Parts: sequence; structure tokens; C-alpha cells
Amino acid sequence: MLKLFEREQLNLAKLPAEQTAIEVRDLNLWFGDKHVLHNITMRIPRHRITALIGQSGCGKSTLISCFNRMNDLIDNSLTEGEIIIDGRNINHKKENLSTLRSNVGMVFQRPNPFPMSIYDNVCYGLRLQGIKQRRLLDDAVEQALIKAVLWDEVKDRLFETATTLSGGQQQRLVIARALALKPSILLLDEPTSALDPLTTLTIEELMADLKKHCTIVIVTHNMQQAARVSDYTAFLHQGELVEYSDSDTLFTLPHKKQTEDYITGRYG
Ligand SMILES: Nc1ncnc2c1ncn2[C@@H]1O[C@H](COP(=O)(O)OP(=O)(O)OP(=O)(O)O)[C@@H](O)[C@H]1O
Repeated sequence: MLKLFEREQLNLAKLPAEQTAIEVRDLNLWFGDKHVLHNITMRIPRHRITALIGQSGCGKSTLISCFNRMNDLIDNSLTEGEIIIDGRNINHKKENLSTLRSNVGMVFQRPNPFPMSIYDNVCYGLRLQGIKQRRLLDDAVEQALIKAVLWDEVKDRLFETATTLSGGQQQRLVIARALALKPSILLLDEPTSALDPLTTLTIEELMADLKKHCTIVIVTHNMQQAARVSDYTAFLHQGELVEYSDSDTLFTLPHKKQTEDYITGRYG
């Protein structure tokens, strides 16, 4: 029922600025001579989950990494076009990248806790921001772990090393580490592909809950997962945005043949 309501309300092409978390305008990206993203234009709605799907190598990870300028870390990358977040073009050369990356958190395929305690992992970014008061850090750690649905499992072992946690707990810890910075956008690049099915379900339930706090963009190879968790889905093929709509439509009544071929497993 809620999805029908959303579909009626949110016209992705004409999404008003106040409902848009990320507006991508004519985005092109090259790695050396290789033109990887072609004229991507899209609006990603606020407080929703948007999935990026497509064949291996089509540019999903590259696109999601544009949203917090992670591709800047790759020597030969060149980006053209605009990405508007909070009214600013984050591709501007004067963008403050550490502020951007606090506001647009990122979680990768393999959980990557730092080799330190659970507590220190969660408040790592806050300490980098200069926050030292124990009471503030304690509160932030507790709130972030509650949001990541990990608090009950770790509240009695906050000072144990994070690497003693299970894979699913580590992934929720990494999500808590991003949440501690109160991001408005959370990027998840195949966050469950290294996890077993039950743990995957825990993370999917968590995503649905996190929409209350932030906008989520997820890259996934798993179409069942995209259909289950995402409100909107973008299908990419060879660096082009082929189709982008609410997930119910994309997975049941795709408009483009290429999309239909992909979701029915005819290629990829
Ligand atoms: N650092 C790099 N240097 C050169 N080419 C790269 C680099 N990173 C990615 N590419 C190329 O860019 C294209 C898009 O890669 P990307 O990782 O974004 O695809 P993807 O859709 O996320 O793939 P997968 O599903 O396999 O993770 C691929 O052809 C890839 O080989």
C-alpha cells in the first residue's frame, strides 16, 4: 500500500528539490581512456532505498563511488558533470571531502572494522572531528549501535576488539561507524555479498529501518534483494542508465527490452 502511494507521489524525473537527496546531471567518468559512465542523469529520492543493478562491469560501483568522490582516490579518473547534494555541486574542486564523506557514508562488500575495540571503531570519525568529551562519545556510540541493531549484542563487550565479532556483526558495526557521523546518505556497495542468507536478512531488515534516518543507495548483484529492499531501482548497462523507476514497475513491467532481458536472466 505504501509503495503504491510512493509511486503516485514520486515522479523521479520531476522530483522536487526538497524530496531529492542526490541529483546527478550529465555525469561522465573516464578511467584513463576508458569511458565508464555515460551521461548519467537521475534524481535519487530522500529517505528511500535506491538500488543500482546491472551486469558485472557496467559501472555500478563507479557510480555509487561518485556520490562521495571516492573515485578521486584513483589516479587516472576524470569526472565531468554535476552531482547536487544539499544544494551544492559536490564535484566542485573546492568541495571539502572529509565533510562530504562524513555526510555521505560508505559501506563496502567485506566488513572492514579497524583493528581496535568496538567502542573505538564507532567513535573513530567523531574523534577525528575533534570530539573528546567522554559523555558525548558514550552517547554517540550507544545511539549508533542502537540504530545499527547491534547494541544488545555488544553492550557488555564494547572494549573487546572488533575482529572478535561475527561477519554480520562486523558489517553492522561498520554501518554503526558510518551512522555515528549522522550521515544524510548511506552508500552500500554489495553489503551482503560476503554474508550468509540469515545474516543477509538481518542487514536487509536494518536497511528498511535506516530509511527513517537517511537516504540509502545500494549496489547489489542480487535481484531478489533489490526487489525486496529497494523502493526504486536503476538498471545500468555498459555505463548507461537504461531504466530507472520504482522497483515494483522495474521488476514486473519494465519498459525497456534490455531491462527485461536482464531481470529475466537472458544475459548477465
Ligand atoms: N581503477 C580502475 N582503473 C581502470 N578501470 C577501472 C577501474 N575501476 C573500475 N574500472 C573499470 O570500470 C568499469 C566499471 O567498473 P565497476 O567496478 O564500476 O563495475 P560494476 O558494475 O560495479 O562491476 P561488478 O558488479 O563486477 O562489481 C569496468 O570496466 C572496470 O573494469
